[in-house]
Amino acid sequence: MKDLKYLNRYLFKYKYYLILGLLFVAISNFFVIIPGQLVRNALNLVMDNISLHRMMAGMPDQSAVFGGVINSSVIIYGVSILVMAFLRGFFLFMVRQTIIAMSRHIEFDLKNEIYAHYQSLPTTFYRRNNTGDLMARISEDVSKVRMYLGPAIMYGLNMLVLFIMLIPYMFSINAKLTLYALLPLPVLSLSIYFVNNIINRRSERIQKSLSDLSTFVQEAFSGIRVIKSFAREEDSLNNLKKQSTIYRDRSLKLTRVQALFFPLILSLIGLSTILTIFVGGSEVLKGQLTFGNIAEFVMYVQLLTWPVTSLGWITSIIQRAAASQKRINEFLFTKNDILSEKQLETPVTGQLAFERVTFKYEDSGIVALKDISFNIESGESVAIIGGTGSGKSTLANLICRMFDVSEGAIKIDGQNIRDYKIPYIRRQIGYVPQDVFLFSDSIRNNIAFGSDDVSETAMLEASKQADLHENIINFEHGYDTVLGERGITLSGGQKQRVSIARAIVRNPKILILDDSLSAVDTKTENAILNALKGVMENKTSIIISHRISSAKLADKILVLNDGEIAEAGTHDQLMEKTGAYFDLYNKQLAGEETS
Ligand SMILES: Nc1ncnc2c1ncn2[C@@H]1O[C@H](COP(=O)(O)OP(=O)(O)OP(=O)(O)O)[C@@H](O)[C@H]1O
Repeated sequence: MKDLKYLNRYLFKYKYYLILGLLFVAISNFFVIIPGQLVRNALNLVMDNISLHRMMAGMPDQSAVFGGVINSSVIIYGVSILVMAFLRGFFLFMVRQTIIAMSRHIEFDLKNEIYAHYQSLPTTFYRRNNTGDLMARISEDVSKVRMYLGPAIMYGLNMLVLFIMLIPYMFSINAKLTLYALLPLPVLSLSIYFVNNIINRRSERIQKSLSDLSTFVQEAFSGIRVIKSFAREEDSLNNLKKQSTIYRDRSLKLTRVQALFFPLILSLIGLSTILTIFVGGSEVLKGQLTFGNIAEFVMYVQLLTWPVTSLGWITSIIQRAAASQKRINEFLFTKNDILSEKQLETPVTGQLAFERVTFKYEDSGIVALKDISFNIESGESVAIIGGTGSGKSTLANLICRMFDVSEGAIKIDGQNIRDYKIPYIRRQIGYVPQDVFLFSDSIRNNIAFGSDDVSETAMLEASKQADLHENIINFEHGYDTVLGERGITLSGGQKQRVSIARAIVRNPKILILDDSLSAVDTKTENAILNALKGVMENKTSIIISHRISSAKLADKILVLNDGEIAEAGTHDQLMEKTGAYFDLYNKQLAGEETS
């Protein structure tokens, strides 16, 4: 339960909604208690008049006198009850407008808070937790918490206020009758709690099989071409039947418990009513109560039934909300360990230095970079060549501060990158990652993504520099072409070039191309690199690649091998050395000639 304390700050923020809600709850309950008294009075009046009427039997004015009195009084009582019902309805509306509205505001704030926190967390967090889990906490868990903030608080307050207003009053009329009338209610509450817990458990299992079922169907449709080409339709149908059978059986089990729900409530309410009439009747005979009191009590028992029923329901909502908030808190309390103490925002030229940098992935224990040192002057271009797993992408990620070095330091313009404000330093870098990610949006917006204000000219210029423009103007909708699920799919090479254009449009001081031309042939690669030459002129550029062809144009080449710098120098120097670079060059050249 202590996990829910986290939400108190929000309850405090929206305290006026809560206070007003409480006031409306009290007023609405007032209008529901008073009609009970009106019914008692009306009934007592009628009963008294009937007795008098009988006593006056045989007198001439008997009917005229009593008929008129009873009619007009009953009409007044009837109209008053109707007006109160209307007022109660209005205040119930106001209760929802305050408390349920408050829960929606908090839900909105909480979702934003979680999303903002997610975004602040380092990439290691995303590796440790799967996307489904992240999504579940921001959607399902927040919804369960909202059930506590809205309906549970609303019904809880209602129950509390009604109890405070009604039960002492009932006792003041007749303690014995009150005790008997209330006797079955705790049983009702407990039974609802248990039945509700069973319902929740079963509903969750149904949810799980429903999500299995939809994942299965979704996958089958995505892989429909494979299913058809392997003629596995029947097998796929059988699998669906298996999943559907589980879903059906679970649903039937739930229906069985749900069917128990209302008979249980109705029989316990019935029991309360019978007890009230029975005990109330004997009290009337003793002269302790009037008939009106019995009617009044029957009404009060009915009034108390729903709040008492809701007690069991509220308890299980609160338990589920606490479990959800615990899961949310786990993520909210996850600290970001990539921070900047000095928060520097001093202008940089892009001069970059690695000083004895070692990096170990804590999860796997793999030491991806070992004691690496090199220096890149601003405006210089450096190619980093190396086989798979040699640590190239790790190096790029360290420059972007996706991780922090384990030992040594990375400096930009002589200042440790840890000292710069993180968003500031990332804005100085144009990073083209190895796995291109494009959003389901227009090509224009995908290119302009990394920058706040991108003019059309700048966007077009970047697209031309990435050798993309010619491709795009041939599309029917040009730069407005939408990509992604409901849009078109670009080829691997086109995607990489959109990603390059996105990085250069922000005119960064440091440009990092992480194997960004692997999906284009060597000819296109050369064309793009030549086009990029102008862009790279006044920028520090790092071109990471498997291919020598990408490296030739660079001012300097670093050959990485198993996390260490095996060789460093210009193309000519490295060729003269006849070492690893020379071997790689000859191997790739031979490969190109044979292909
Ligand atoms: N997030 C990670 N967690 C643990 N180990 C990792 C992680 N990312 C990379 N590694 C390991 O670090 C080493 C260097 O990986 P890196 O991705 O930097 O190589 P690379 O040179 O870019 O390879 P490639 O050219 O195939 O992309 C590899 O052994 C890899 O398995």
